[in-house]
Amino acid sequence: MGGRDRAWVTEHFYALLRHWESITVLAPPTAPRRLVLASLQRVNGLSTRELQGLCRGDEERDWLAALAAQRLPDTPSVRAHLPEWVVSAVQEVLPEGEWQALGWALQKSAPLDLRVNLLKAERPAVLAALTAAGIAAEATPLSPWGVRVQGRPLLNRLPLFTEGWVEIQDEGSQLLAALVAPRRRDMVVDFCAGSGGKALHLAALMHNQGRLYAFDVAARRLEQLKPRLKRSGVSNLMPVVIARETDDRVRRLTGKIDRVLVDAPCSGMGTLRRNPDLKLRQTPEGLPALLDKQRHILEAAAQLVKPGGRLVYATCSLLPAENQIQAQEFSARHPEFVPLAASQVLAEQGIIVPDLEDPWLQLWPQRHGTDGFFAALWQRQG
Ligand SMILES: C[S@@+](CC[C@H](N)C(=O)[O-])C[C@H]1O[C@@H](n2cnc3c(N)ncnc32)[C@H](O)[C@@H]1O
Repeated sequence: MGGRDRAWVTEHFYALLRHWESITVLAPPTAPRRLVLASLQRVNGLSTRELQGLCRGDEERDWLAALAAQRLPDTPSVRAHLPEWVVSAVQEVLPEGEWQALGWALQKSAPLDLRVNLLKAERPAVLAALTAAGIAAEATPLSPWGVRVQGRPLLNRLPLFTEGWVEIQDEGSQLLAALVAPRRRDMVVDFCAGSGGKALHLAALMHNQGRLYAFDVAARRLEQLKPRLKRSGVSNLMPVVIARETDDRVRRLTGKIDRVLVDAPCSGMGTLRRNPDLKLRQTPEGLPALLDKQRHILEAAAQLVKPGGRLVYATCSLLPAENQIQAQEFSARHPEFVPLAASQVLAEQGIIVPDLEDPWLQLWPQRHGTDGFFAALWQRQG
């Protein structure tokens, strides 16, 4: 297949995943041909006549013809295009009925957001360079470092990108570094740095001074950080592969760190706009093991924070078990960590996020137009 055909298949396959809860009412998951036919008819609006040629045999043709008239059950899961267990979980934290707007917002594809790398450029210069390249873009409404690009232009050959003026990063994710708010000479740990999206941002906010350790158990992910590091001009960041959260390389820093970010491994339910397959990969049965892992990582990371220092726990999940409950349980175990109000920390930097419920930062696609994110922050007392 050529690029255009591949793009067509990807788009339609994603559409099927996004509407999985309704399409699997019409065709069983064990019948992939029928799933695709049902999706092309119900989601993409192809007529029965257009699809007849794709049918194999009379039985399939008859089934498809009958499908057009079949009504879907009016369940929350079908209405929101979310698994039943996810709808139940978000209902615990959303006002009456908002789960449906959430489901619809998660159906849309995410906008293409860039973060301006302040080590190399300012936002007006980036906007001007994009305009000069014929690409429509505007400043993001919440993040002071964000640029929202219209459409899906190929950016990775533009000097703007190769010279490290920008990184691709969702606006919501950009706000997490503002919660960490590292100062120039701080010692900072990004405990779950992955390929470094947030670590690069922290380094820029530190003006390349102080020291930033980027930990992760996945060497492959930290490896992906290297070309980004090179482009960005960041020189205060040290990637460190750790074997586990209690690794000696972690323990050596006990009580020495000013700012610790835990961008925890999570269900990723806030990123369904980009990864609709997560609806199928994540199950309620898999959740307890994930919660355990988050708890252990948070405990180990908290040990590093020095008195007066700050701890930030973040996920890209929407499930209260991974978010509010995890944070409340940590506060109960650790009275020496005092919760800080995210809205206040953001306001001090001129960032106003509407509809926050203190003390958390909870970003919702239907309210904020970002991926779903959660963050809690604490200051360690002496
Ligand atoms: C949500 S991702 C981090 C994304 C990254 N911060 C970014 O902005 O691109 C979570 C990361 O946690 C890492 N991880 C999983 N278990 C870990 C552990 N025990 N200690 C440290 N990192 C861990 C995973 O490898 C993964 O890269």
